[in-house]
Amino acid sequence: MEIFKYMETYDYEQLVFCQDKTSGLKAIIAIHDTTLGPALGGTRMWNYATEEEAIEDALRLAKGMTYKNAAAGLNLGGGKTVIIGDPLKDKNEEMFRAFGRFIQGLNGRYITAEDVGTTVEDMDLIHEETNYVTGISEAFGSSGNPSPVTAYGVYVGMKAAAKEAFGSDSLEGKTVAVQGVGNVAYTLCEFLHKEGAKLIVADINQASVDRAVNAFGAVQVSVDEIYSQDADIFAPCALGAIINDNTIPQLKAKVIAGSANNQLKDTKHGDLIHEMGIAYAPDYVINSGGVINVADELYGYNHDRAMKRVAGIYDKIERIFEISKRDGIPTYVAADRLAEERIARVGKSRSQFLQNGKHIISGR
Ligand SMILES: NC(=O)c1ccc[n+]([C@@H]2O[C@H](COP(=O)([O-])OP(=O)(O)OC[C@H]3O[C@@H](n4cnc5c(N)ncnc54)[C@H](O)[C@@H]3O)[C@@H](O)[C@H]2O)c1
Ligand SMILES: CC(C)C[C@H](N)C(=O)O
Repeated sequence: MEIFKYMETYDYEQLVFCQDKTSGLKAIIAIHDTTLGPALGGTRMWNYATEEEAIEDALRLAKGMTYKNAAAGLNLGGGKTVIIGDPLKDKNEEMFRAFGRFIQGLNGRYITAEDVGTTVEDMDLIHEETNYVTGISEAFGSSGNPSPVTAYGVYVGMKAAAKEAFGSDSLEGKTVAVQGVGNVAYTLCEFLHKEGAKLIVADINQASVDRAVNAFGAVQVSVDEIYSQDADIFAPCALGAIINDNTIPQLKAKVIAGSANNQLKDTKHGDLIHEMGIAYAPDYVINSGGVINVADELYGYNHDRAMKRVAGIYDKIERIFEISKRDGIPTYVAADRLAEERIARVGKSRSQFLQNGKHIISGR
């Protein structure tokens, strides 16, 4: 991968490599765009096969956060971190504290939170070294674990997508195939079960599957079989790039609505599912509940205020379907337009000079 060429193509600002021998920390912080404000995005810990794969993931996820934060109406830019390692084996206190010091070194350009493989406890360790972290323990006045709030956002967004596809937003009696039943998807299943939906689940971790089977009477299928299920809705809630050349021909669901980031392997896959008439709720819009919730901490966390905003994901998904139909474009393009237009508008208004902090000539 030619890193600078890639960064230039998608206009990334910064890529930071963090190494700490004592703790084994190998982290990559990607900052995509800070037009709207500091880059906020979670930290993913994953056992990447190669360094290149890790860099690519950090970059793709950071860009996704720029669009997610912009479309959510937040005054935040986009960034993301990946830590290379097995979250079940390789974590230690020093690792997250060392990482916290690297974040502190960025002086507020990047603010972190949870993502796949990291927890509130990890964020608390980062918080020992820096204030530029959200989703820490509620005892600190923080919003805590973002996953249940993300799940609520996905649930209301799924209802809006169901309304588009089936004419009603009721999920009672609908069959939902859920890929990955981790932190977000477990709570999502809880909402769906309560409304009377039937659940089919798959996960590489058998304990996660068992939990959903026992709690919600979900039916287990293998990870390869999840795409081809006779389901009304496919909910990708694991990792990215799962809507691709191999999986699209298997899909029977009329709706795709799930929490995973970067669901489309490529934009052509978004075009393809649009042509097939599948109602796709763009990933970074439907899964923005978590970031909306943690971002509220920047104003002094208020749960009711945050949840009201998260409930607005329903209207946003409806609006995206409206734009998609009006302009004859796939929903992922409609979402990108919303985000890009906001970044352009706010960026332009910011071009009016305003003196902040020290006067420009005060250092003389
Ligand atoms: N946690 C949040 O608040 C939040 C917010 C926005 C987006 N997301 C995104 O939602 C997704 C899930 O996040 P999470 O926090 O629930 O993570 P998680 O690690 O708790 O859950 C992911 C689950 O997917 C499973 N999995 C991994 N590969 C799989 C595969 N090939 N097939 C089936 N299952 C597989 C894992 O075993 C795990 O149970 C991620 O893409 C994440 O980036 C999370
Ligand atoms: C809670 C957020 C800051 C990060 C979350 N993992 C996301 O992708 O949106």
